[in-house]
Amino acid sequence: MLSSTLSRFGNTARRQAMRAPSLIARNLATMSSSSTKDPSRSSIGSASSYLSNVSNFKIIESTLREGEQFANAFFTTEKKIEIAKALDEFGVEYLELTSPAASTQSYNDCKAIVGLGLKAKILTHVRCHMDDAKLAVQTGVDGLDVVIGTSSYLREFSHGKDMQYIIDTATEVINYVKSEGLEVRFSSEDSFRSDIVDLLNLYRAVDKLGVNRVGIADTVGCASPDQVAELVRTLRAIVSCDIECHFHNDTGCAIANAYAALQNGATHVDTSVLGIGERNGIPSLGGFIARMYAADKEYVKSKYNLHKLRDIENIVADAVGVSVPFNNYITGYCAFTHKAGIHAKAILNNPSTYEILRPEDFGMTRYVAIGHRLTGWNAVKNRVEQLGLPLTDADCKQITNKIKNLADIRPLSLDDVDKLLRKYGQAKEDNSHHAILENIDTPDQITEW
Ligand SMILES: CC(=O)SCCNC(=O)CCNC(=O)[C@H](O)C(C)(C)COP(=O)(O)OP(=O)(O)OC[C@H]1O[C@@H](n2cnc3c(N)ncnc32)[C@H](O)[C@@H]1OP(=O)(O)O
Ligand SMILES: O=C(O)CCC(=O)C(=O)O
Ligand SMILES: [Zn+2]
Repeated sequence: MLSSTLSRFGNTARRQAMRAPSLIARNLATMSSSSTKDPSRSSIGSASSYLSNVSNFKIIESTLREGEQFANAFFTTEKKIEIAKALDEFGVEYLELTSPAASTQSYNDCKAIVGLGLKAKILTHVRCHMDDAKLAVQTGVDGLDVVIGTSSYLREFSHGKDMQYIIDTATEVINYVKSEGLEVRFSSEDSFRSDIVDLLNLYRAVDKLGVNRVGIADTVGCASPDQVAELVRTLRAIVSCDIECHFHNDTGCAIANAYAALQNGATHVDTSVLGIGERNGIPSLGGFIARMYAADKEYVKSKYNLHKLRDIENIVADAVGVSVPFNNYITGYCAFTHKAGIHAKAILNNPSTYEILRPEDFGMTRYVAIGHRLTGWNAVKNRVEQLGLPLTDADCKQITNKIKNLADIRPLSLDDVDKLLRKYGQAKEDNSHHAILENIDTPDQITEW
């Protein structure tokens, strides 16, 4: 299908794009001969491919642009500055800000954030229009992320312009931004519902103008990782500039799509804290970091101050009036809680058995829950050891059975489990420990001790 599409585009493009799969084939050969000595790494797909940038990417953090499009978002200037500083400390390479054309305050906020002198480059996101571009340049930002819709939906129902108009205006805007010495990215909104020939023609034209990046945007969240892989691989063969990607999460693929894009030659990924954005948002910074850590832990640890993640999420959650989700990547309250007995035993022997992320690397701690009916004697024994009680394995097994019976009524708090263990330990001194277990029928009895 790609081949027939590209034949409409031209011979050079077809030859370039068709070269990409052979590069992948070559890498498959490399992969199969590479060793997978590190047991913490996945045994498939861990070798780097020729096109892959999973160990060489940049984050364009868009909480202060896409995130401001989240239904609940209202950021004061002070809050924007706090978020910008926190993200800068975390180490993101770029901050993307709302267009200064949006409102007077948006314009002033751009200038205020530029004035902070952060390490991260400051971008603002503008329509493909000279008025917006001129206003943006006045704010002193490092670069402009220029966008215009290319799908027939947006050409007909949003801006109403045809492809020739888009190319002409893009040329004017890009030449202007470059003449001001700023970085410029050109992106096609709704790329995955755009005509592939139109799209590639447009990207090739703006690449020739010398843009720093072209952008692919899955504006409605319709793309799957294989579609992303195909488009990015094709684009990689057509343009020489960097490739940024922006994925919405309407159908749950945003992070996987970002990963597929990097594997196939994209260089920059858009994120927002907690994934906030238009509708249900884009890849969350934390989720994207989790994915990339699993792919190349040392690279991610060397670039980003991972211990800052939780603070940043709390700042943003608080600012937009939401809670950090219980199952949030890395910082969700149960992200490092192990419950089932089988898991608990193995985790206590070696955390890598059931953890791909090391909680310590993110300033988080592991927790093994024991006061429930799925517990096992190894987990209980571990707690006994933590409390320094001189109990045997047989004791631990008996207590575990009691905990299970009680937890069939309701789960026990750790406090109650500890009370039970201590009381049993004391009773062992005068050999009355069996009676302790026999005399308890409900968790409430322990709570009342
Ligand atoms: C997919 C995305 O998230 S893209 C980024 C979205 N970001 C924003 O919209 C930023 C916040 N937006 C705003 O503050 C306002 O929409 C503004 C200031 C940009 C424009 O406001 P208004 O002039 O009142 O226009 P309105 O919002 O009703 O419509 C959008 C206008 O931009 C035009 N337009 C839409 N997309 C583009 C584009 N990418 N490039 C150029 N023009 C565009 C539309 O045709 C329409 O023009 P019209 O006034 O001739 O009808
Ligand atoms: O500028 C871009 O690449 C993305 C714009 C956007 O937010 C989107 O298309 O969803
Ligand atoms: Zn978006």
